[in-house]
Amino acid sequence: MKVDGKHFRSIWRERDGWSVGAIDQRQLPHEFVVARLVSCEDAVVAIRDMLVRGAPLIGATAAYGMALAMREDASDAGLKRAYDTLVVARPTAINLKWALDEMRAALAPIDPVERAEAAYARADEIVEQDVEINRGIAGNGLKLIETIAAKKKPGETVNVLTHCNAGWLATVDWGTATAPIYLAHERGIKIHVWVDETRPRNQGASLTAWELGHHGVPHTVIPDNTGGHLMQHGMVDLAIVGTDRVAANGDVCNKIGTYLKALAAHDNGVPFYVALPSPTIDFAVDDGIRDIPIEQRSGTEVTDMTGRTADGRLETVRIVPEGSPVANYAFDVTPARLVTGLITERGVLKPDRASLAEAFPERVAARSVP
Ligand SMILES: CSC[C@H]1O[C@H](OP(=O)(O)O)[C@H](O)[C@@H]1O
Repeated sequence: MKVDGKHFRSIWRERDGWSVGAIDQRQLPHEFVVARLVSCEDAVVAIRDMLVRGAPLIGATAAYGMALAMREDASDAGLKRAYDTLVVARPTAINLKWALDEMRAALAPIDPVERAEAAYARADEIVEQDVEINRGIAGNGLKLIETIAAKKKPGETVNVLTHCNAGWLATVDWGTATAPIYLAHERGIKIHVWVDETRPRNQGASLTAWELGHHGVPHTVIPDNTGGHLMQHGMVDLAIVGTDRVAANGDVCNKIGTYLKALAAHDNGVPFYVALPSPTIDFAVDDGIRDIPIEQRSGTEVTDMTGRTADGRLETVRIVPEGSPVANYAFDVTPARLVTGLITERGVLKPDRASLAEAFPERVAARSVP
């Protein structure tokens, strides 16, 4: 999307034709830094250390990581090594494995001398497919926003709450949860976004607020615990969040705290939507709460905070007593019963197995391939 009028994507193949550019999201909102990935290991570190993050972007980065790996060693052993090191970079977003499976399917059958070129071509396709899918999510989600806007008095605003960052920074472009928001904004609908700061890494405060602000979308950053109060007082018309993995039964895995937002929405009759591209559906998982692996990250993400001092320096401070144990679960799973609908590129679906399978039969069939 736009950063002060200039169009950006979150990741791209550089003009040299082989290295990969990516916005270093660890530096936002304070500094806009572009990283250059030149090896498969760079891609592994970028995913693991969250230089790039967000399920679809993790997949895109892994796809280019595989292409970088094929430049290094296109043998069968090199292909296996690249797959095995990339696939464990982070455990929860299924898009990582989806993208690597797509790359392996394209590369394994062909002559190693052809693999590097074929890998970049397939990675480019995955990147462009993400953008097209998100445009589809935008159009399908827009209808929900338009329906709410039509019931408003002239000049009234549609208030959307979102959690974490499922914006263009979490994908290649447009985002998932934010895609309908950007499209509504561009169509002239008065829209405002309540942005959960999203402790402990503050993807909402640091990333969602940054991208909405630079695209000109009205928004307000709120502490994570505020959403329920706003819903009780009629200040939220709908919630739209992203997801890292949707189980076949419609359970939704997303950033920690999403489940609590869904409970508050259910209690207050606020529609709770989840936006996702079809690669985020994992038909191999029948029960999300039981089966989706929840990443636990370093406790320093909880004990420490980084910010800009009054004189412009970036500093990290500790906010938890030395010696206090810390738990840092990065995701939780919202049961399908709390989800109003799944906004996909093929429409807004009920969060259940039959609806997912009917909309994406090719992905159910893929599950049966070992
Ligand atoms: C469109 S996927 C966005 C999804 O990914 C985020 O997790 P992380 O920042 O740890 O990669 C969060 O769960 C977002 O909803």
